Amino acid sequence: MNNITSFSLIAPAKLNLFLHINGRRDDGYHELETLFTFLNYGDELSFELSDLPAIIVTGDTNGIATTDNLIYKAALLLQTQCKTKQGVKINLIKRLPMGGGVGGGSSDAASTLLALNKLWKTALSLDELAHLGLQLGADVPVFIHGKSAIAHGIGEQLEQVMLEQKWYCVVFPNQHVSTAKIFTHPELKRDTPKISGDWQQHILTNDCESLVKKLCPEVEKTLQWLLKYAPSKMTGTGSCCFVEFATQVQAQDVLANLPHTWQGFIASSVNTSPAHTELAAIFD
Ligand SMILES: C[C@](O)(CO)[C@H](O)COP(=O)(O)OP(=O)(O)OC[C@H]1O[C@@H](n2ccc(N)nc2=O)[C@H](O)[C@@H]1O
Ligand SMILES: Nc1ncnc2c1ncn2[C@@H]1O[C@H](COP(=O)(O)OP(=O)(O)OP(=O)(O)O)[C@@H](O)[C@H]1O
Repeated sequence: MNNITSFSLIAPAKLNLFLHINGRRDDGYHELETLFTFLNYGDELSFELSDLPAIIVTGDTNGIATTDNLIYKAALLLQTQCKTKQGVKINLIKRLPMGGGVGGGSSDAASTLLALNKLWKTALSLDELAHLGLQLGADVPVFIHGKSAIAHGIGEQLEQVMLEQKWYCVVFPNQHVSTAKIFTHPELKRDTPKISGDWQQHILTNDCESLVKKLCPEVEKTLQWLLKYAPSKMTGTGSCCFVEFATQVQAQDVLANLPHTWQGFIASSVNTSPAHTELAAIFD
């Protein structure tokens, strides 16, 4: 039995390498097919066990009220579900742009659930944690399972895939896109047929891209600028855009030339979420 009472854990970024919208359900959520990969870059969360029941979140909370923070919500959900009497102090170092389509909030929530399940010894399975996490966001389950995957349903039905490792330059055009605004917009493309057969034989796009480009010209400019280097794509509902390379040097070259009005980072993709790799190194 471990007696670890404090540790740090990454909350990695995800990219949607494609995102097809197949329809809209009666509850407003959309049926999707999307390919998730994880990046070895993200927020950093540190956890300190407390014998008092309070959940305290500090650090780069960027004006989000504690009770609205997905980190706090995730901790409270697990504490309530498992009736644990212990609490925790959580500090956040935020690196992922908010409303950027790289899943920062969902990843923070998932890393919190994974970490506290160890710290509080609540011993839920990954399926149980993913089920809990789905209440916090459609993207939380993929971060809990931590394997690159094609997601179906609203993003929670996961089919694991093995992808070649690539390098990415991800650009945030300093625009925050509201996921809810895109998904409720009348002009969103919602009629892409489901993929039949081998997904690699299909044209793979992001169905949110044309609407986001129209609503947010800076995203269009970013995609155009990146095209000088490689085919460019948007992740999730934006606003981050990315280009893919075989080598770090190529990705670094794009970052070095990035206009000062935008922000960016480079990272390599991984088939297993770095949160899982780090957690295994601490607890196994
Ligand atoms: C677009 C993606 O980023 C792709 O990875 C995700 O599906 C969004 O996941 P998320 O941010 O965790 O989404 P949630 O917090 O659950 O939902 C935000 C809003 O997006 C809409 N939403 C989300 C997922 C989905 N499959 N259909 C939707 O219509 C819902 O109207 C909801 O109000
Ligand atoms: N810890 C958190 N980190 C980021 N956002 C949070 C957090 N807690 C709550 N939020 C809220 O969630 C919203 C979405 O944040 P997030 O950074 O996950 O967007 P995103 O990258 O576009 O997500 P996705 O790709 O899953 O749609 C933010 O605008 C913010 O109001």
